[in-house]
Amino acid sequence: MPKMLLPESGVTFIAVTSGKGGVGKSTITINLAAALARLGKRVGILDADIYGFSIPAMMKIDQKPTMIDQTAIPAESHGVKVMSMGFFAKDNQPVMWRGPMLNKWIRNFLTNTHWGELDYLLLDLPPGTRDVAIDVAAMIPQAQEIIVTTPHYAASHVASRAGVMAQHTKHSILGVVENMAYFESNGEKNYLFGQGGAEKLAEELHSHIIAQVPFAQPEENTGSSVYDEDSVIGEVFTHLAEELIYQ
Ligand SMILES: Nc1ncnc2c1ncn2[C@@H]1O[C@H](COP(=O)(O)OP(=O)(O)OP(=O)(O)O)[C@@H](O)[C@H]1O
Repeated sequence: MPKMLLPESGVTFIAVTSGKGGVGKSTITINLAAALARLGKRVGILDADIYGFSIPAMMKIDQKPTMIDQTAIPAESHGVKVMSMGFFAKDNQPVMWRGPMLNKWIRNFLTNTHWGELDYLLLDLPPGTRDVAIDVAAMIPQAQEIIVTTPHYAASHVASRAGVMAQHTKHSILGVVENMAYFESNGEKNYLFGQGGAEKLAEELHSHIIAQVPFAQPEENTGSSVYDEDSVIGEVFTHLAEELIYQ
């Protein structure tokens, strides 16, 4: 078993998942990771969205992990160590492998990466309840899950399947993050995707909403999806990180 999975490693595993693609799962993962790092925690991200890896591009990571023998030294951005299939796929080619091969890669990422001492490892899972999610559930039963949805009823309805899956695999659910909750303009909140879907989802899962993230453009034109610490979204994630640390 990878050493970091032993209880004495002290690593808290948080799997970020969603029912549907495109609801902001990766955005939530990287901004929560950056906020935890700003608060002094040692944080890693395992981009386990093997089919749709996007973390390196979203964090503007250009360098690849350094390999020393069979061990990878993860890339680093915003104080967060990152491993992703994106570093190893040629020319952004889609990853076509299935089943046992994927399992092997995830295990490799956990075992053969020099993560150093970590307080948190965030896992960006593929949307839905496919094989990777099942593998991760089996491999890391102590992982807690954050379920990301938009307020739209259809998104939260699909997300409930991911949530039920978490319950089924005995992963505990930390809570629901409602992304793209509203768009604020001139002090007025506009609910572009409606309201209530995330509450309904939280209720169904006997959980609660742990953050509501509005629509916002990243501050500068850097192409990075990590929001500034003092932006509205940056503050939402600082609060969430504090809650997770001091809960
Ligand atoms: N709160 C937000 N405000 C503005 N744009 C957002 C917000 N959240 C996410 N986005 C944008 O929406 C798009 C989808 O987000 P993201 O890639 O995080 O979703 P995802 O659920 O991880 O998608 P996938 O399943 O394809 O990996 C991205 O372009 C991202 O920058």
